[in-house]
Amino acid sequence: MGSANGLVSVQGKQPLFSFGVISDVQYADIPNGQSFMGVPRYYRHSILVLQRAVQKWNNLQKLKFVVNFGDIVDGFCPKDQSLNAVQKIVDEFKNFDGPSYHMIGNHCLYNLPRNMLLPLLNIPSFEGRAYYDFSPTPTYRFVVLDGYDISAIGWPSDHPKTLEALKFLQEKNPNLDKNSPVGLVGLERRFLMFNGAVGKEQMEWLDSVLQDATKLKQKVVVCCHLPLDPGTLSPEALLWNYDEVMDVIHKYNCVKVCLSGHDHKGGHSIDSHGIHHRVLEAALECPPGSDAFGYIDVYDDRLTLSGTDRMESTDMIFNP
Ligand SMILES: Nc1ccn([C@@H]2O[C@H](COP(=O)(O)OP(=O)(O)OC[C@H](O)CO)[C@@H](O)[C@H]2O)c(=O)n1
Repeated sequence: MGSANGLVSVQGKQPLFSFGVISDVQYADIPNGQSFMGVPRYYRHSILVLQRAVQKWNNLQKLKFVVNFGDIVDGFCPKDQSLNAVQKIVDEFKNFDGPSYHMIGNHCLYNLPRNMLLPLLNIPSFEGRAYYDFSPTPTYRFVVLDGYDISAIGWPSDHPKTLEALKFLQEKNPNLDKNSPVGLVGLERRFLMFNGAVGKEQMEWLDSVLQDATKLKQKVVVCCHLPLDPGTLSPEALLWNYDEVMDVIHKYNCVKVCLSGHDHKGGHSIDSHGIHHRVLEAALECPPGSDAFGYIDVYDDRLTLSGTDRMESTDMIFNP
Protein backbone atom coordinates (compact mmCIF):
# COMPACT_ATOMS: atom_id res chain seq x y z
CA MET A 1 0.00 0.00 0.00
CA GLY A 2 1.26 3.50 -0.86
CA SER A 3 0.23 6.60 1.06
CA ALA A 4 -0.17 10.24 -0.05
CA ASN A 5 -1.35 12.83 2.48
CA GLY A 6 -3.27 10.40 4.65
CA LEU A 7 -4.86 8.47 1.82
CA VAL A 8 -3.96 4.83 1.35
CA SER A 9 -3.92 4.09 -2.34
CA VAL A 10 -5.52 0.97 -3.71
CA GLN A 11 -2.76 -1.13 -5.20
CA GLY A 12 -3.20 -3.43 -8.11
CA LYS A 13 -5.96 -1.50 -9.86
CA GLN A 14 -4.94 0.59 -12.85
CA PRO A 15 -6.70 3.94 -13.24
CA LEU A 16 -8.40 4.59 -16.57
CA PHE A 17 -6.33 7.77 -16.70
CA SER A 18 -4.86 10.38 -14.35
CA PHE A 19 -4.60 14.18 -14.40
CA GLY A 20 -2.94 16.97 -12.39
CA VAL A 21 -4.77 19.73 -10.48
CA ILE A 22 -3.82 23.12 -9.07
CA SER A 23 -5.84 26.22 -8.21
CA ASP A 24 -5.53 29.90 -7.32
CA VAL A 25 -1.85 30.43 -8.09
CA GLN A 26 -2.55 34.21 -8.01
CA TYR A 27 1.07 35.01 -8.82
CA ALA A 28 2.34 38.59 -8.66
CA ASP A 29 5.87 39.95 -8.38
CA ILE A 30 5.01 41.85 -5.19
CA PRO A 31 5.81 41.34 -1.46
CA ASN A 32 3.71 38.98 0.68
CA GLY A 33 0.34 40.31 1.76
CA GLN A 34 -2.95 39.07 3.14
CA SER A 35 -6.55 38.52 2.17
CA PHE A 36 -9.39 40.81 3.24
CA MET A 37 -9.86 38.42 6.17
CA GLY A 38 -6.17 38.61 7.15
CA VAL A 39 -5.00 35.25 5.74
CA PRO A 40 -1.35 35.50 4.55
CA ARG A 41 -0.82 35.45 0.77
CA TYR A 42 2.58 34.62 -0.76
CA TYR A 43 2.42 36.19 -4.22
CA ARG A 44 6.01 35.48 -5.31
CA HIS A 45 6.20 32.02 -3.77
CA SER A 46 3.12 30.72 -5.61
CA ILE A 47 5.03 30.36 -8.89
CA LEU A 48 7.48 28.08 -7.07
CA VAL A 49 4.52 25.93 -5.97
CA LEU A 50 3.47 25.69 -9.62
CA GLN A 51 7.04 24.83 -10.70
CA ARG A 52 7.22 22.03 -8.12
CA ALA A 53 3.78 20.84 -9.26
CA VAL A 54 4.91 20.61 -12.90
CA GLN A 55 8.07 18.78 -11.87
CA LYS A 56 6.06 16.27 -9.83
CA TRP A 57 3.45 15.83 -12.58
CA ASN A 58 6.20 15.16 -15.16
CA ASN A 59 8.01 12.76 -12.83
CA LEU A 60 4.84 10.71 -12.41
CA GLN A 61 4.96 9.98 -16.15
CA LYS A 62 1.33 8.94 -16.21
CA LEU A 63 -0.71 12.14 -16.32
CA LYS A 64 -2.75 12.66 -19.46
CA PHE A 65 -3.36 16.39 -18.83
CA VAL A 66 -3.54 18.99 -16.06
CA VAL A 67 -6.38 21.30 -15.05
CA ASN A 68 -5.78 24.79 -13.66
CA PHE A 69 -8.84 25.98 -11.73
CA GLY A 70 -8.32 29.69 -12.34
CA ASP A 71 -7.01 32.88 -10.75
CA ILE A 72 -3.68 32.54 -12.47
CA VAL A 73 -2.44 36.05 -11.49
CA ASP A 74 -3.48 38.21 -8.50
CA GLY A 75 -5.51 41.41 -8.75
CA PHE A 76 -2.70 43.31 -6.96
CA CYS A 77 -0.32 42.57 -9.85
CA PRO A 78 0.69 46.02 -11.21
CA LYS A 79 -1.43 46.40 -14.34
CA ASP A 80 1.52 47.21 -16.59
CA GLN A 81 2.86 43.75 -15.64
CA SER A 82 -0.40 41.78 -16.09
CA LEU A 83 0.30 40.50 -19.59
CA ASN A 84 3.83 39.37 -18.71
CA ALA A 85 2.66 37.78 -15.47
CA VAL A 86 -0.09 35.77 -17.18
CA GLN A 87 2.33 34.73 -19.93
CA LYS A 88 4.92 33.72 -17.31
CA ILE A 89 2.46 31.42 -15.54
CA VAL A 90 1.12 30.00 -18.82
CA ASP A 91 4.73 29.23 -19.78
CA GLU A 92 5.21 27.30 -16.54
CA PHE A 93 2.19 25.17 -17.46
CA LYS A 94 3.77 24.62 -20.89
CA ASN A 95 6.67 22.87 -19.13
CA PHE A 96 4.22 20.06 -18.38
CA ASP A 97 4.59 17.18 -20.84
CA GLY A 98 0.97 17.30 -22.02
CA PRO A 99 -1.99 19.64 -22.44
CA SER A 100 -3.12 22.08 -19.74
CA TYR A 101 -6.79 23.07 -19.50
CA HIS A 102 -7.43 26.50 -17.97
CA MET A 103 -10.50 28.33 -16.71
CA ILE A 104 -10.99 31.94 -15.75
CA GLY A 105 -11.33 33.34 -12.24
CA ASN A 106 -12.05 36.81 -10.90
CA HIS A 107 -8.36 37.65 -10.44
CA CYS A 108 -7.63 36.75 -14.08
CA LEU A 109 -10.32 39.26 -15.06
CA TYR A 110 -8.94 41.99 -12.76
CA ASN A 111 -5.78 41.80 -14.87
CA LEU A 112 -6.88 41.34 -18.48
CA PRO A 113 -10.11 41.59 -20.47
CA ARG A 114 -11.55 38.39 -21.93
CA ASN A 115 -10.42 39.10 -25.47
CA MET A 116 -6.78 39.09 -24.32
CA LEU A 117 -7.06 36.43 -21.65
CA LEU A 118 -8.83 33.62 -23.51
CA PRO A 119 -6.29 33.20 -26.35
CA LEU A 120 -3.42 33.29 -23.82
CA LEU A 121 -5.11 30.53 -21.83
CA ASN A 122 -5.87 28.62 -25.04
CA ILE A 123 -9.57 28.57 -24.11
CA PRO A 124 -11.68 27.77 -27.18
CA SER A 125 -13.92 30.78 -27.53
CA PHE A 126 -16.56 32.50 -29.60
CA GLU A 127 -17.65 36.04 -28.69
CA GLY A 128 -15.80 35.88 -25.37
CA ARG A 129 -17.38 32.65 -24.12
CA ALA A 130 -15.11 30.65 -21.84
CA TYR A 131 -16.96 27.34 -21.41
CA TYR A 132 -16.03 24.14 -23.18
CA ASP A 133 -15.85 20.38 -22.83
CA PHE A 134 -13.42 17.64 -23.69
CA SER A 135 -13.37 13.90 -23.51
CA PRO A 136 -10.02 12.32 -22.52
CA THR A 137 -11.41 8.79 -22.92
CA PRO A 138 -14.63 7.50 -24.48
CA THR A 139 -16.20 6.88 -21.04
CA TYR A 140 -15.45 10.25 -19.41
CA ARG A 141 -16.27 13.85 -20.29
CA PHE A 142 -15.01 17.04 -18.62
CA VAL A 143 -17.23 20.10 -18.66
CA VAL A 144 -15.50 23.42 -17.91
CA LEU A 145 -17.98 26.11 -16.84
CA ASP A 146 -17.54 29.86 -17.11
CA GLY A 147 -18.63 31.16 -13.70
CA TYR A 148 -18.10 34.76 -14.82
CA ASP A 149 -20.42 34.51 -17.82
CA ILE A 150 -22.72 37.03 -16.13
CA SER A 151 -20.30 39.25 -14.26
CA ALA A 152 -19.50 42.83 -13.43
CA ILE A 153 -15.83 42.14 -14.18
CA GLY A 154 -14.14 41.14 -17.43
CA TRP A 155 -16.68 42.30 -20.02
CA PRO A 156 -16.59 45.85 -21.45
CA SER A 157 -18.42 48.24 -19.07
CA ASP A 158 -21.33 48.73 -21.51
CA HIS A 159 -21.66 45.03 -22.41
CA PRO A 160 -25.17 43.57 -21.79
CA LYS A 161 -23.65 40.94 -19.48
CA THR A 162 -21.98 43.63 -17.33
CA LEU A 163 -25.27 45.54 -17.16
CA GLU A 164 -27.19 42.37 -16.25
CA ALA A 165 -24.68 41.60 -13.47
CA LEU A 166 -24.76 45.14 -12.07
CA LYS A 167 -28.57 45.12 -12.05
CA PHE A 168 -28.53 41.74 -10.26
CA LEU A 169 -26.04 42.97 -7.64
CA GLN A 170 -28.05 46.14 -7.14
CA GLU A 171 -31.13 44.02 -6.36
CA LYS A 172 -29.35 41.44 -4.19
CA ASN A 173 -26.68 43.38 -2.29
CA PRO A 174 -27.62 46.67 -0.59
CA ASN A 175 -24.00 47.60 0.24
CA LEU A 176 -22.29 50.45 -1.57
CA ASP A 177 -19.22 48.18 -1.90
CA LYS A 178 -20.66 45.24 -3.82
CA ASN A 179 -17.75 43.06 -2.66
CA SER A 180 -18.97 43.40 0.91
CA PRO A 181 -21.31 40.75 2.38
CA VAL A 182 -22.15 42.90 5.43
CA GLY A 183 -25.83 42.43 6.33
CA LEU A 184 -26.35 39.52 3.91
CA VAL A 185 -27.52 36.37 5.67
CA GLY A 186 -26.61 32.72 5.02
CA LEU A 187 -26.48 31.79 1.35
CA GLU A 188 -27.33 35.40 0.35
CA ARG A 189 -23.69 36.17 1.20
CA ARG A 190 -22.71 34.89 -2.27
CA PHE A 191 -24.13 37.98 -3.95
CA LEU A 192 -20.75 39.70 -4.24
CA MET A 193 -19.03 41.38 -7.15
CA PHE A 194 -16.11 38.93 -7.07
CA ASN A 195 -18.54 36.12 -7.97
CA GLY A 196 -20.70 35.63 -11.06
CA ALA A 197 -23.32 33.47 -12.75
CA VAL A 198 -23.84 31.01 -15.60
CA GLY A 199 -26.00 32.69 -18.25
CA LYS A 200 -29.00 31.29 -20.15
CA GLU A 201 -27.10 30.25 -23.27
CA GLN A 202 -24.40 28.46 -21.25
CA MET A 203 -27.10 26.75 -19.20
CA GLU A 204 -28.71 25.42 -22.41
CA TRP A 205 -25.30 24.29 -23.63
CA LEU A 206 -24.68 22.49 -20.31
CA ASP A 207 -28.03 20.75 -20.59
CA SER A 208 -27.26 19.57 -24.14
CA VAL A 209 -23.77 18.33 -23.20
CA LEU A 210 -25.16 16.36 -20.26
CA GLN A 211 -27.90 14.92 -22.46
CA ASP A 212 -25.27 13.84 -24.99
CA ALA A 213 -23.01 12.39 -22.26
CA THR A 214 -25.97 10.39 -20.94
CA LYS A 215 -26.64 9.03 -24.41
CA LEU A 216 -22.99 8.05 -24.78
CA LYS A 217 -22.92 6.52 -21.26
CA GLN A 218 -20.14 8.92 -20.25
CA LYS A 219 -19.39 9.95 -16.69
CA VAL A 220 -18.95 13.69 -16.29
CA VAL A 221 -16.59 15.79 -14.18
CA VAL A 222 -17.73 19.42 -13.95
CA CYS A 223 -14.99 22.02 -13.41
CA CYS A 224 -15.69 25.63 -12.44
CA HIS A 225 -13.60 28.26 -10.64
CA LEU A 226 -16.59 28.98 -8.39
CA PRO A 227 -17.91 26.21 -6.08
CA LEU A 228 -21.38 24.79 -6.81
CA ASP A 229 -22.42 23.31 -3.47
CA PRO A 230 -23.23 25.19 -0.27
CA GLY A 231 -22.06 22.18 1.74
CA THR A 232 -18.42 22.68 0.80
CA LEU A 233 -17.56 25.77 2.85
CA SER A 234 -18.12 29.55 2.73
CA PRO A 235 -21.35 30.88 1.18
CA GLU A 236 -19.30 33.95 0.09
CA ALA A 237 -17.55 31.84 -2.55
CA LEU A 238 -20.57 30.25 -4.29
CA LEU A 239 -21.64 30.81 -7.89
CA TRP A 240 -24.62 33.22 -7.80
CA ASN A 241 -26.92 30.71 -9.52
CA TYR A 242 -25.32 27.51 -8.25
CA ASP A 243 -28.85 26.23 -7.51
CA GLU A 244 -29.99 26.58 -11.14
CA VAL A 245 -26.82 24.89 -12.41
CA MET A 246 -27.29 22.04 -9.94
CA ASP A 247 -30.94 21.67 -11.01
CA VAL A 248 -29.71 21.02 -14.57
CA ILE A 249 -26.97 18.66 -13.35
CA HIS A 250 -29.45 16.76 -11.15
CA LYS A 251 -31.75 16.12 -14.15
CA TYR A 252 -29.14 13.60 -15.29
CA ASN A 253 -27.22 10.83 -13.63
CA CYS A 254 -23.95 11.34 -15.46
CA VAL A 255 -22.19 13.99 -13.32
CA LYS A 256 -20.18 12.28 -10.61
CA VAL A 257 -17.80 14.96 -9.37
CA CYS A 258 -17.65 18.77 -9.40
CA LEU A 259 -14.23 20.36 -8.89
CA SER A 260 -13.54 24.03 -8.17
CA GLY A 261 -11.23 26.60 -6.59
CA HIS A 262 -11.84 30.18 -5.32
CA ASP A 263 -12.49 29.28 -1.66
CA HIS A 264 -8.82 29.09 -0.72
CA LYS A 265 -9.03 26.83 2.30
CA GLY A 266 -10.60 24.06 0.24
CA GLY A 267 -13.36 21.59 1.15
CA HIS A 268 -15.33 18.48 0.26
CA SER A 269 -19.02 17.67 0.39
CA ILE A 270 -21.42 15.13 -1.12
CA ASP A 271 -24.76 16.54 -2.22
CA SER A 272 -28.27 15.03 -1.99
CA HIS A 273 -27.73 13.21 -5.32
CA GLY A 274 -24.41 11.63 -4.28
CA ILE A 275 -22.29 14.04 -6.36
CA HIS A 276 -18.92 14.88 -4.84
CA HIS A 277 -17.93 18.55 -4.64
CA ARG A 278 -14.23 19.12 -4.02
CA VAL A 279 -12.91 22.68 -3.65
CA LEU A 280 -9.14 22.72 -4.11
CA GLU A 281 -6.77 24.42 -1.65
CA ALA A 282 -5.01 27.51 -3.05
CA ALA A 283 -1.36 27.54 -4.14
CA LEU A 284 -1.22 31.23 -3.14
CA GLU A 285 -1.67 30.56 0.55
CA CYS A 286 1.22 28.08 0.89
CA PRO A 287 3.90 29.47 3.24
CA PRO A 288 7.38 29.29 1.62
CA GLY A 289 8.52 25.71 1.17
CA SER A 290 5.03 24.24 1.36
CA ASP A 291 2.80 23.17 -1.53
CA ALA A 292 -0.81 22.70 -2.63
CA PHE A 293 -1.29 20.67 -5.79
CA GLY A 294 -2.23 17.12 -6.63
CA TYR A 295 -3.22 14.54 -9.18
CA ILE A 296 -6.36 12.53 -9.63
CA ASP A 297 -6.58 8.87 -10.61
CA VAL A 298 -9.82 8.17 -12.45
CA TYR A 299 -11.58 4.82 -12.15
CA ASP A 300 -15.04 3.53 -13.11
CA ASP A 301 -16.41 4.05 -9.61
CA ARG A 302 -14.21 6.75 -8.09
CA LEU A 303 -11.84 9.66 -8.48
CA THR A 304 -8.91 9.52 -6.09
CA LEU A 305 -7.16 12.81 -5.40
CA SER A 306 -3.61 12.47 -4.11
CA GLY A 307 -2.69 15.82 -2.63
CA THR A 308 0.70 17.25 -1.71
CA ASP A 309 1.17 19.12 1.60
CA ARG A 310 -1.75 21.51 2.08
CA MET A 311 -3.91 19.81 -0.54
CA GLU A 312 -5.88 17.11 1.26
CA SER A 313 -6.14 13.71 -0.39
CA THR A 314 -9.73 12.67 -1.09
CA ASP A 315 -11.34 9.46 -2.26
CA MET A 316 -14.51 10.29 -4.19
CA ILE A 317 -16.50 7.09 -4.57
CA PHE A 318 -19.75 7.07 -6.55
CA ASN A 319 -22.32 4.76 -8.11
CA PRO A 320 -20.83 3.83 -11.51
N1 LIG B 1 -15.45 40.05 2.89
C1 LIG B 1 -14.81 40.61 1.81
C2 LIG B 1 -13.96 39.84 1.03
C3 LIG B 1 -13.32 40.42 -0.04
N2 LIG B 1 -13.52 41.73 -0.31
C4 LIG B 1 -12.83 42.33 -1.45
O1 LIG B 1 -13.20 41.59 -2.61
C5 LIG B 1 -12.13 41.53 -3.53
C6 LIG B 1 -11.78 40.11 -3.84
O2 LIG B 1 -11.44 39.44 -2.65
P1 LIG B 1 -10.32 38.33 -2.60
O3 LIG B 1 -10.24 37.74 -1.25
O4 LIG B 1 -9.06 38.90 -3.16
O5 LIG B 1 -10.91 37.26 -3.61
P2 LIG B 1 -10.33 35.83 -3.92
O6 LIG B 1 -10.90 35.44 -5.23
O7 LIG B 1 -8.85 35.80 -3.79
O8 LIG B 1 -10.91 34.89 -2.80
C7 LIG B 1 -12.25 34.55 -2.80
C8 LIG B 1 -12.65 34.18 -1.41
O9 LIG B 1 -11.79 33.23 -0.86
C9 LIG B 1 -14.06 33.61 -1.44
O10 LIG B 1 -14.50 33.34 -0.14
C10 LIG B 1 -10.97 42.27 -2.88
O11 LIG B 1 -10.96 43.59 -3.37
C11 LIG B 1 -11.32 42.24 -1.42
O12 LIG B 1 -10.74 43.27 -0.69
C12 LIG B 1 -14.38 42.47 0.45
O13 LIG B 1 -14.56 43.65 0.21
N3 LIG B 1 -15.02 41.90 1.52
